[in-house]
Amino acid sequence: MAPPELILTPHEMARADTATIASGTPGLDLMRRAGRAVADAARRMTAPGGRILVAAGPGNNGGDGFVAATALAADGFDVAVVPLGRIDRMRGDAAEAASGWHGEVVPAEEARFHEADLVIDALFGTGLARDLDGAARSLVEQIDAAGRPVLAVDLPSGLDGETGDVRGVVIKAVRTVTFAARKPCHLLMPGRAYCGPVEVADIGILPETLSAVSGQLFVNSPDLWRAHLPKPDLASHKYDRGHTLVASGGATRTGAARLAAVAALRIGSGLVTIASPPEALGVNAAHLTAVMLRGCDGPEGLYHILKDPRFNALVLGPALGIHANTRAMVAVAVQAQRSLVLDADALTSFEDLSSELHQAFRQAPTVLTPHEGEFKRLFSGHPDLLDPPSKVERTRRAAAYTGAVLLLKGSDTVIAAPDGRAAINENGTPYLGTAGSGDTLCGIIAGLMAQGLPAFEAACAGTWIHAEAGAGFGPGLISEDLAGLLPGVLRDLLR
Ligand SMILES: NC(=O)C1=CN([C@@H]2O[C@H](COP(=O)(O)OP(=O)(O)OC[C@H]3O[C@@H](n4cnc5c(N)ncnc54)[C@H](OP(=O)(O)O)[C@@H]3O)[C@@H](O)[C@H]2O)[C@@H](O)CC1
Ligand SMILES: Nc1ncnc2c1ncn2[C@@H]1O[C@H](COP(=O)(O)OP(=O)(O)O)[C@@H](O)[C@H]1O
Ligand SMILES: [K+]
Repeated sequence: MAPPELILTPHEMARADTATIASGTPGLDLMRRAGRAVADAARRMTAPGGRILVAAGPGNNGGDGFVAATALAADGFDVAVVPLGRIDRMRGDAAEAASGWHGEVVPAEEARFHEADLVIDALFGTGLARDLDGAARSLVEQIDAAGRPVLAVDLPSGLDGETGDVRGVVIKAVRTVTFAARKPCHLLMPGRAYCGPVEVADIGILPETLSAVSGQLFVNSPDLWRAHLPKPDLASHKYDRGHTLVASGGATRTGAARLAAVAALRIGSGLVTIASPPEALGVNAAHLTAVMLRGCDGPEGLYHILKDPRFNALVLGPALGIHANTRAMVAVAVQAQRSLVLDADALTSFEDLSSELHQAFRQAPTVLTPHEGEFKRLFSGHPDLLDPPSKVERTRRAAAYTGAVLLLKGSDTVIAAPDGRAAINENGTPYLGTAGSGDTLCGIIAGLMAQGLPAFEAACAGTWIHAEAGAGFGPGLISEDLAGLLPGVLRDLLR
């Protein structure tokens, strides 16, 4: 099994770089490998002899560009370098790389990017320190306006490597070659949308060096959690596979709970029961077959049901209503120390009361699944949780604050555990943005926890499986389809 793919921040990457140099690999060697990897990609993107313009910045990203330019010119391409600033002011390895370039140099104001077959963007990489303005901004705008294919070196210039935010302006690339590991900006929005496919080139930084500097941020893929996936053995029976309880809303708000319940059953929870308010029993009963049904009158009803220890995982929130009763049900669930997924109304009911959630979930595995709007409402009084520009950092802080696994939904869902582990999901599809999709996600995660997955692994696996199901279906997806798509995804995973 492959190890989980690490994502390194620019700061961590710089430490890996320094450690590699300290253990005997000259920085210039790293730069040469980086530049050659860029040249290899450029060669695949350009017809022989094609015109390639390399926009080279003042730092090491520019140095990579000079190495690539030199390699491509030697291969017979028609290459020119467009420097940002004076080449004779470059320093260190970048200056060394630039000194190897004896070809055409074109000042920015004379560069005809629209005539290029390929533009290589080697302006700024992980060292971008502030918003682009002045000559840097003009050059980025000039390249973008030309509309020619751009190959980005490390990352599209103008992206903040850590947050994926745009620092003033950014170049839109059709492909990106990065080095040693992907950076957060390659997966987080909006950055991801500017990168095109991202290729990771091995430039000789050892995996153990990457692990040593890693802040435990991963790409969410099966490599991260496949080993935890349950597989029933010959002797197992349904109670070995857990019993998930899903709380339903009132008579006109029951669909969300059923979406979650059916998903929990499909993902493998041995039994699933809907806890329904008395007035909604009829409508729930009319729609349920394999999912069981119990009357449950608010917090007291929940307390009585949870006296049965076999209910080992619980979903609270979808369509439950935003009020004190919902908060009381959360309190009952926390007290009962069951695996818990809280979404939607169970989160919004704590608007302005989030200090009640401080360390509230330390005792039992809990996953909170807000989208950005719910996250902002939930933590409105906590600038320390809301202000960090990095989605990864915000999610991590909220996880540490609540003691729960935090799953911050979106096209770039981030999952973080209170211990700092975090993952970014990338296999989703915009078609998942459909009513009830989040309810289904809750059911999948609870169903995995019912089968014994730890909260972080359940949240990561649930997110990936939910996204894989949606992406495999594509246009026309509605939430009712998702549960039925789970067996196919599971079959592939368990093969
Ligand atoms: N890590 C590795 O393992 C390896 C990394 N490699 C490569 O190194 C790259 C990182 O290089 P880097 O650190 O020199 O930073 P880089 O992105 O070139 O930018 C710094 C320059 O830009 C300037 N500058 C910054 N912001 C600006 C602004 N808004 N507007 C204008 N100027 C601005 C800044 O100037 P200053 O802030 O000092 O005034 C400085 O001159 C990395 O992305 C990868 O491509 C490979 O060679 C192989 C191994
Ligand atoms: N553009 C997108 N790309 C990938 N996933 C998406 C996108 N938009 C929404 N999703 C996913 O769809 C789900 C929507 O959940 P949510 O907003 O809670 O929906 P609902 O409240 O209708 O159930 C989340 O898992 C989210 O990550
Ligand atoms: K770049």
